[in-house]
Amino acid sequence: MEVVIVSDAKAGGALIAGAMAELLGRKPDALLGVATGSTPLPVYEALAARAGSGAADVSRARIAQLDEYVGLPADHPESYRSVLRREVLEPLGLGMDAFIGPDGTAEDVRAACEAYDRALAEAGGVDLQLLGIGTDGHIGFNEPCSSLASRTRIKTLTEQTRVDNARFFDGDIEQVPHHVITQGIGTILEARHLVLLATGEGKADAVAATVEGPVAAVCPASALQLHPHATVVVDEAAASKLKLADYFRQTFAAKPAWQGI
Ligand SMILES: N[C@@H]1[C@@H](O)[C@H](O)[C@@H](COP(=O)(O)O)O[C@@H]1O
Repeated sequence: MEVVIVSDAKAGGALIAGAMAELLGRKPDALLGVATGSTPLPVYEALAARAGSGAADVSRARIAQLDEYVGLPADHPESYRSVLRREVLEPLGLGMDAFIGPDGTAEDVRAACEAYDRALAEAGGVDLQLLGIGTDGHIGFNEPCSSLASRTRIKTLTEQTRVDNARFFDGDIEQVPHHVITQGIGTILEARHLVLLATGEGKADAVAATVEGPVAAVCPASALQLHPHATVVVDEAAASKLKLADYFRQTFAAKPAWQGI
């Protein structure tokens, strides 16, 4: 696992957008797995800026969703499908034909989950999966004690995650669904490159457990330790509880630029 400590969220966004642009240069129709939440926004802004200036060609990029609320109408402004359309697809000039995601409105949720795992495989698999992290160490919506081998399935949110996400629902936790569909940890681990971005002091404990703790289902993000190409990008605040922070800084500073992340 590579840990890159950046000065702030904007620098993290620029670094990851650069990796996405480089990937799209090599593979124009790369499948980018994207996450919701506040943290990834600087990545999407930086990628859209690169596309706008002609520094990246995103015209054939494909976008895959990580997780979704169960039961919210697809056109609800806070369904993750709507969020991704607003924050990723439209700024990149991509239509819904470039998008795959699970159906959070399906009556048969289990079939919808299986269909999404199949769709990911049929699309050739995710080339680069961008991840955020919950304060409890969740990735996607894989809450603590999720199976590290899990596939896309329904999960129940913890109270903490519903409290954290209430800000997207007028601060009203009652409006935050209890159930979600999320790519499983086993599904996420099939992406060719995992990039986790975490910013702010509130993520420092989760980042320390992810990077320096044991691989343990109680911290789902620690599963990244099992992946051959995982990059954790953190700002100084999110890195503040890493014992090996200086080592990570020195390693990245000495890395040849051509290697990228
Ligand atoms: N399902 C999403 C996760 O994919 C995201 O990583 C997390 C953190 O969000 P934020 O980046 O806003 O802290 O929020 C939600 O739970």
